[in-house]
Amino acid sequence: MTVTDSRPARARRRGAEPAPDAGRIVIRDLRKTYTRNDGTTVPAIDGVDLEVEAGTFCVLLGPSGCGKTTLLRCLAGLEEPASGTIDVGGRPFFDTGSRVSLTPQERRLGMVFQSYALWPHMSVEKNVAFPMTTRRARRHFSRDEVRERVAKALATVDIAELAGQPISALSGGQQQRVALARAIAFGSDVVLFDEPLSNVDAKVRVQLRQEIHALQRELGFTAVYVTHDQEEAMELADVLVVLKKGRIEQAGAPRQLYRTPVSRYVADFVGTADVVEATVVGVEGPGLVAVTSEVGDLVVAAPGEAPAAGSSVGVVVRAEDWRVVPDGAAAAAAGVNEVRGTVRDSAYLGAATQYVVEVGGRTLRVRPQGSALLDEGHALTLRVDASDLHLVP
Ligand SMILES: Nc1ncnc2c1ncn2[C@@H]1O[C@H](COP(=O)(O)OP(=O)(O)OP(=O)(O)O)[C@@H](O)[C@H]1O
Repeated sequence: MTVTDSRPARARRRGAEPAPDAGRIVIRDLRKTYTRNDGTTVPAIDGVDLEVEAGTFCVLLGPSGCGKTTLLRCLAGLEEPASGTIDVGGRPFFDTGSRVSLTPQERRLGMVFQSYALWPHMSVEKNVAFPMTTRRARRHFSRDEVRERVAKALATVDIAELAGQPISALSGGQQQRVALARAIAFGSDVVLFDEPLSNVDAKVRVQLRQEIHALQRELGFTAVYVTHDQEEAMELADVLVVLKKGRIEQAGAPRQLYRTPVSRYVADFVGTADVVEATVVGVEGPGLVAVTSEVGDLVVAAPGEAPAAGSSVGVVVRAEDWRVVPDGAAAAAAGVNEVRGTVRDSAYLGAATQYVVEVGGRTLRVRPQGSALLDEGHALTLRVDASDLHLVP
């Protein structure tokens, strides 16, 4: 995949370098309410503040109905927010204060949506060329340039041989490649993706998402990508934004959300975690607190201010952080952060086996790396490091 300068010829002739923050997105206090048929209102976006640096891959993640698509559509100009501001690369796209609201065409964003939004009876080539042939765009792109850009974009996404085919003759995966080619041919600084891979089969999905990632890295556009698939989100995101009921619950690097979720909601949504109910006993040492919990006494890392003794907390523990203590090494009395349990179920996941272990009347998911297979009914001791445990309110 080699793509050189994707800016319109006019910009290149001017010798203008793309502004370093051309794809920077700033959203302030954005709100959007829908009114249902029965007159009730839904605050689909309820005060969102978000800054996405240029060239970043930003993923919006959350369960159905949390507002991901609405946020993306507001960015695209397909929905009119009730209030707030959207600014991209220093250009105001939307501002209730100064009554700015650019049309989708004026925003010049690339869009790759779930329903491919391609013209079914037009050829692949014509579909990819389409955004460059509108009345407004014709001022920027000569006919030769459009031809050159279409050919280059089709080659980039490996479907050059399909250029003359009608869309209706293509598979779902191929159609999504056309949508991708159309978005990059235009040379947008920002490309929006709305669950682009949910209609393609699992194998093609994995391959296409790797290609989207590589393409984004190579071309350097800012990507805003909506999904409810957490694996997809973790793989793609530089910045992961978890939404809940129209608000941002937490935003940050995937590792930050995985290791230090701010709530049970985020812990649940990012990775496989159990949240164990506990009560704080007191400070155990620098950055450590002792708790009594459903599964026994634990010492937990608490890098910030320690919660007060007696307060109820949740202890987040990841399936892969448990280690099985070899039988001979398990002392009669359990050591620090050791719990006794019984294997109730197992599932072979390929790279690891995940067990369901009953401990103190509840179950925990345990995915020890590279350990021997454990039979159902097997009694065992599990250990976890305090630094791998995390408290949530
Ligand atoms: N046109 C509409 N009219 C009324 N309510 C709507 C409309 N579009 C969305 N909503 C409501 O707004 C909320 C947010 O919807 P949105 O489609 O943004 O969620 P989402 O996170 O993208 O969900 P999904 O993953 O299912 O697509 C939901 O409660 C939804 O029912």
